[in-house]
Amino acid sequence: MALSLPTHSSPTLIPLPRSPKPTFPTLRRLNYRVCVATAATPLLQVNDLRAKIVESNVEILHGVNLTVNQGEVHAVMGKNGSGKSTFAKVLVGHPDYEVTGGSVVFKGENLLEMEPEERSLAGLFMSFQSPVEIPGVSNDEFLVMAYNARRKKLGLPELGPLECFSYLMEKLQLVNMKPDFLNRNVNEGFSGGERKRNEILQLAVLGADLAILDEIDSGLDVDALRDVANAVNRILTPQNSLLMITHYRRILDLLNPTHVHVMDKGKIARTGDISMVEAIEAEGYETVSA
Ligand SMILES: Nc1ncnc2c1ncn2[C@@H]1O[C@H](COP(=O)(O)OP(=O)(O)OP(=O)(O)O)[C@@H](O)[C@H]1O
Repeated sequence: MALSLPTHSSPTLIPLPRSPKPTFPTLRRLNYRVCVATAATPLLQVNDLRAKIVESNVEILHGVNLTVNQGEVHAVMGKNGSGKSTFAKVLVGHPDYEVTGGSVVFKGENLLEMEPEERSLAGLFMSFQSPVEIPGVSNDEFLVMAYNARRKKLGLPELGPLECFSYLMEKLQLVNMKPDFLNRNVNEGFSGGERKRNEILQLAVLGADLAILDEIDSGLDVDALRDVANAVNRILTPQNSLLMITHYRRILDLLNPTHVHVMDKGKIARTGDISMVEAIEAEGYETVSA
C-alpha cells in the first residue's frame, strides 16, 4: 500500500508543537500500561553477556555488563574491532551471532528469548552502521507497515492512509527531510548521510523505549549532524533511553550522554561521564582502558 504523497519539495507541513521534546502521547500512555518494568526496574540489564560469531565460532563478547535506566543516554566508545557493533547487533538478535552466556533483561523480560521482530515490537530500535537498501519497498510503505505493526502490538487501532500521511509529514519535519524521500525505495540510491537521516526518521515514526544508534554520526555533514542530534533530542523523554556508539566527541556534545563507556576486547573496560572523552582524546584508549 503506497500512500500518495506529494513529490514537491515544499509542502505545507503541519507545525510541530513548540515543546522541545514532543512524544507520542497515545503510545506512551499505553506503554505505561503494557510495560512490565517499573521506574525502579532498569530498562536494560546486561549481565556477563558472551557471544560468538556463528560461522567461525570465534567469541567476540567476553562478558559485557551494562545497566540502562529510563531517561539515560549512554555512549559506547572504543577502539576499532573492540566489539561495539557486535554488542549492539547481539542485543537486537542478529543471526550472525550466538549468545554463549550471560543474560539480557529488557523491560523486565528475557530479551534473549525473543525473536528479532519481537524485540523491535517490544520497543527496541537499532540504527545500523551501514543501513541496508530494501529494493521494491517504498519508504512510506515500510514506515506505515512497521508503525501499524507496533500499534497493533500495543493494542491500538491501525492508522488509515490519511492519518498516516499527517503523522509521517510531522516526523519528516522533525528530521528535516523532504517528502520525496517517502516515495523512494528504502535507502535505494540514498547518500550515506541521507541513509543516516532516514534511520532517525524510522526512529521518530516507530518510537522506542531504547534506541541503539551505531555510528549515526559517521558521514554526516555539520548541518545533517545538527539535524540528527536535534531530532534525537526531541525524541528523547524521561521515559525512553539511548545507547549510541560513536568515535567522535561532536555528537556527544550535542546529545549530552549521562554515561560514557569504553569497550575493550569484548568487555566494558571503563565507565565514566563526558569528562572521560577528554582523557580519551588526550591519551588514547590504551591509557583510559587500563
Ligand atoms: N560476522 C562477522 N564475521 C567475522 N568477523 C566478525 C563478524 N562480526 C564481527 N567480527 C569481528 O569481531 C570484531 C569486533 O567487530 P565489531 O564490528 O563489533 O567492532 P567495533 O568495535 O564495532 O569496530 P569499529 O569501531 O571499527 O566499528 C572485529 O574483529 C570483527 O572483524
